[in-house]
Amino acid sequence: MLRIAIPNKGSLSGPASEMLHEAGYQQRKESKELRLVDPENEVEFFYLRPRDIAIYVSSGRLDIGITGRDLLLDSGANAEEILQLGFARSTFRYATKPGTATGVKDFGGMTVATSYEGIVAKHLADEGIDAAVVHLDGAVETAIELGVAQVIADVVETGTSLRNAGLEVIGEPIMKSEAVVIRRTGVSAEEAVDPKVAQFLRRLQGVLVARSYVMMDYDCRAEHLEAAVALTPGLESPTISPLHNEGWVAVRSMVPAKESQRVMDDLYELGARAILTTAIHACRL
Ligand SMILES: Nc1ncnc2c1ncn2[C@@H]1O[C@H](COP(=O)(O)OP(=O)(O)OP(=O)(O)O)[C@@H](O)[C@H]1O
Ligand SMILES: O=P(O)(O)OC[C@H]1O[C@H](OP(=O)(O)OP(=O)(O)O)[C@H](O)[C@@H]1O
Ligand SMILES: [Mg+2]
Repeated sequence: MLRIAIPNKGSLSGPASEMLHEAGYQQRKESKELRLVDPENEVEFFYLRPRDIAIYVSSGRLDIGITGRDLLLDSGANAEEILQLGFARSTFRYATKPGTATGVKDFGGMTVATSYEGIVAKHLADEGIDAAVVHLDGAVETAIELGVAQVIADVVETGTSLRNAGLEVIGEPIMKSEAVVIRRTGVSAEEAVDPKVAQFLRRLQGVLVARSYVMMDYDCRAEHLEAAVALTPGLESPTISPLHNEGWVAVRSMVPAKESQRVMDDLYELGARAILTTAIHACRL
């Protein structure tokens, strides 16, 4: 049975369970449940603190886990990303009160407050900056106002929390993060191709594709087919079927969801008609 670590709380928890549910796995009904066996799919889920997941996975007790790239790096655990999941996207950045510093180089002698000491200590060392780091559990934006630090380093998504605290970002993002599937580093060649893990990843990839593509169907005149297919090349190649009306064909192709309205406009301009899009619920590429 595959043993998988899943975030039990925070920004990663809901979207991770939703994605697993879409991939056909059972998920817990109550937020207090810490373990769930899904016998049909031969997996056991362990609901753990997001920050601890890389540590469990690196220990080898659990096969794989879902966590944030920033949490993985911060932990320093011997685990690596094997799939990017596209949710909980964020950047990790320094911020100060306006006028405190023009760049990271000015942080020497200052104190940086963060929940991600591992990432920050390494980044400051790499930049050759001698600054103190103080660990806080959360709500780090308030640390400057309350005099605990002159600089913070924290997760930034929309920037609202920084704005509300009257802070401005300094320098380039230290890193970009998103939810990822992780596995212990240094697995044997046999473990690396574990079919149970491969099947799990394929299912999640299926969800990612189903979320980002739509199925598009349309009719077009045979003489416009090449131009139409150039607009909708699909993943492999579109399906073309003859229509009862001579000189017309029906085309079926997968199209990136974000582009679907523009593609429909372009197809219409080309003379295509009966252009339909439908959602994809699941897929295996
Ligand atoms: N506002 C946000 N937008 C996107 N991702 C976020 C946001 N806040 C945290 N994350 C991501 O969530 C992960 C941290 O999860 P964690 O549960 O430790 O903290 P949290 O989501 O802030 O929850 P809490 O602070 O309530 O414990 C990291 O990968 C981080 O990048
Ligand atoms: O740029 P934004 O869209 O404002 O998002 C970033 C904020 O979200 C997270 O905070 P959370 O609400 O999890 O509280 P925490 O600081 O206690 O972790 C993170 O720590 C930032 O504070
Ligand atoms: Mg938080």
